[in-house]
Amino acid sequence: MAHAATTTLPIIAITSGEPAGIGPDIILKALIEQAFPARLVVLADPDLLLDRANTLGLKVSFEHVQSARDAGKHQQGVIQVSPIRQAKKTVAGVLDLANSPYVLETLKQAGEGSLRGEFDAIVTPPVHKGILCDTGVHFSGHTEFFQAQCQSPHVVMMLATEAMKVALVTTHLPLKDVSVAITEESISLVVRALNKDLQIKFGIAQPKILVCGLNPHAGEDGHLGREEIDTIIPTLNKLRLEGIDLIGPLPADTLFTPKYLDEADCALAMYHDQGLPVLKYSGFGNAVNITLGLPIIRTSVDHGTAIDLAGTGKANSGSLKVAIQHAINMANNAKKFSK
Ligand SMILES: NC(=O)C1=CN([C@@H]2O[C@H](COP(=O)(O)OP(=O)(O)OC[C@H]3O[C@@H](n4cnc5c(N)ncnc54)[C@H](O)[C@@H]3O)[C@@H](O)[C@H]2O)C=CC1
Ligand SMILES: NCC(=O)COP(=O)(O)O
Repeated sequence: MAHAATTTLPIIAITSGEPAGIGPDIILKALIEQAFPARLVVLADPDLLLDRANTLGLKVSFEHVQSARDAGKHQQGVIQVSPIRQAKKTVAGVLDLANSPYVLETLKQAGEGSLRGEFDAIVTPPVHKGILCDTGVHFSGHTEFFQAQCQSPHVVMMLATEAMKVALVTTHLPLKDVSVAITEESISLVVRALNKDLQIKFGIAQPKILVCGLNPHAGEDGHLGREEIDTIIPTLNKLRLEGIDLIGPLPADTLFTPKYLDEADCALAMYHDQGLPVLKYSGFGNAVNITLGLPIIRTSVDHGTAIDLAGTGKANSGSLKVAIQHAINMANNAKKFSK
């Protein structure tokens, strides 16, 4: 049972991620290496964590929590686990379709617990989207999973480092489908949600948002594509009338330079691989992925499952630490806001 003095600390659910990947490794490392001012509950198979700790030679102890409210303040090296069982014992580095339902169950329980108010935030280590899809479910990302679970009309994927924030108009979409997904409606929903959450969750009174064009040179006056002229520019002009501070559309290759970035709070890219490579080049391993527009708080790491590193001890837990700390900060801010 949590001590009375700790009950004001936020309760953060941490899912295990893909069990054959580095999720278990980075959870163990992060929770040994850093003391977090929160009650942390890991939704995972305790045997998976114990096996991985043994493989990595890490000293750690486990406490089972039946209810999130029973969790105490995190202590380094003590992992509080809400048990969810895998179908099969995991071999580090070897994906197994049989455990995909386990992965989905950890996400389902984390989301449901958050919607019920049992968790103040969710932090998700990486899942392997391919192995989840191989079970026949359509899984394109946590972002879309929690959007569906929360029945949120629109969400925004934003990755952030100390130096830069990059949000996306479209998320996990094949490149051939991006152009038709860039509409007045999609841009407007994303820009409004982004502007609002930069104000509420990040305390930026009047966010300044840089917007990328879709085409090379932002379309070169229509000679290299018309999406800017037909859709992006008129939509941004309407959004400006709502008082939102937007710059652009700018050619993406020059937008990501200090001249522009230094003057703005966030860059908005039209698609995944337009914005995220820049962000990852600037801070891979220390960035956080935040889903905006949900009624719950969800943060994640900036990397994938790194199957090649599972169980080797080489996985860096930096991004998970940043993701946990962001979740704690956002949960504390949300509590202040709701008073
Ligand atoms: N939040 C999530 O659930 C995410 C999941 N993924 C999934 O991860 C899987 C693998 O994706 P990849 O494109 O191969 O990216 P990846 O990030 O797993 O690996 C790219 C490279 O970075 C290295 N790396 C990744 N994380 C590291 C860490 N913490 N410490 C040290 N080195 C690290 C890997 O060893 C590899 O060389 C895919 O199925 C993808 O969908 C990818 C990104 C985010
Ligand atoms: N590249 C970031 C990414 O794919 C994260 O996706 P999600 O699982 O957080 O939706």
